Amino acid sequence: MHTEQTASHGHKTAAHWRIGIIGGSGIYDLSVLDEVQEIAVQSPFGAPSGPVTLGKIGGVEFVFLARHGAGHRIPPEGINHRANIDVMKRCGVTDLVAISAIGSLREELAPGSFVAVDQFIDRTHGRPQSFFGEGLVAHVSLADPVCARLSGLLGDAAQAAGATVHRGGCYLAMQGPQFSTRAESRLYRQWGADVIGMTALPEARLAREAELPYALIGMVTDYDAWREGEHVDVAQVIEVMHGNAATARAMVTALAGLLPPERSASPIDHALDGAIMTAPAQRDPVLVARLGAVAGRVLNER
Ligand SMILES: CSC[C@H]1O[C@H](OP(=O)(O)O)[C@H](O)[C@@H]1O
Ligand SMILES: Nc1ncnc2[nH]cnc12
Repeated sequence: MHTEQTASHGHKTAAHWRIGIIGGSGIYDLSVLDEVQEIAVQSPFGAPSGPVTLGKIGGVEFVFLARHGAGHRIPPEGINHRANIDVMKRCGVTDLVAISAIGSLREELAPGSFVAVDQFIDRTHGRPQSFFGEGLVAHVSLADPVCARLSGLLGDAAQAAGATVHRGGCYLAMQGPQFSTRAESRLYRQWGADVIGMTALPEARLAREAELPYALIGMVTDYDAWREGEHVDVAQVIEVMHGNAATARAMVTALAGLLPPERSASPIDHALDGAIMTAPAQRDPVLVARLGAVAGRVLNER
């Protein structure tokens, strides 16, 4: 079923989970969902990557979106992360799981293994980084960009699905779409990055602004370019990706079973408390209206 919907708010009220899943390369649907409904949700930030799929696993509600669109039509620099995150909020998502293909910058992070990423270095450019801007200025903390609770559960779920899971790791977000030069790849290792990809930023930044606890599980597909005589090869990436896709879906099923029956509040649910600098009288009403789903909790309070 495919319907048009202009969903409204997305403020968290009840103590139940509604898990958003952003699927990356190789994860274009979530066949493990029951009671599936596909809806096109409009966003004031433009077109999201595609319609979202609503569904359930064992009573837990999920909202799925393919980051690169159906058939992988959107390149990393073309993804409208603001619209994607805004749409997740409009669908009432409480917590956001991102799944990505990643290159490894460490010998011990072998292709086929999963990494529960907990830090980021940003080398992207020209991508809208914030929902806020002139007329409504806000600064949220990004010191710990990943929700430890959600990441821990996701790591447990990946392990239950049979994956080799590495807990913690720094993701270098490169611009792409070309893969790194050897010099870049070796530099990123010196910087302390563990894995590399092209999409998790600004996604993680925007999730924080939208008060969505965010966790990223990366599926290692290759060793990037730092090893002498080796380079990234899309054919290899696709082959490993296909091997990982079933495990990723099983991870989502396992996650549904591991979530505590009641969702207790997360500090990230209040990430915008005290973050807005612009005096109420100076706020741009157009921007305030656009931010209804993302920041309505703090913008509408008296
Ligand atoms: C297919 S390799 C490059 C491509 O895969 C990753 O995408 P995603 O994070 O959405 O899984 C990487 O960031 C690149 O966009
Ligand atoms: N080596 C790599 N660099 C950037 N993105 C990737 N996605 C998968 N492998 C990658």
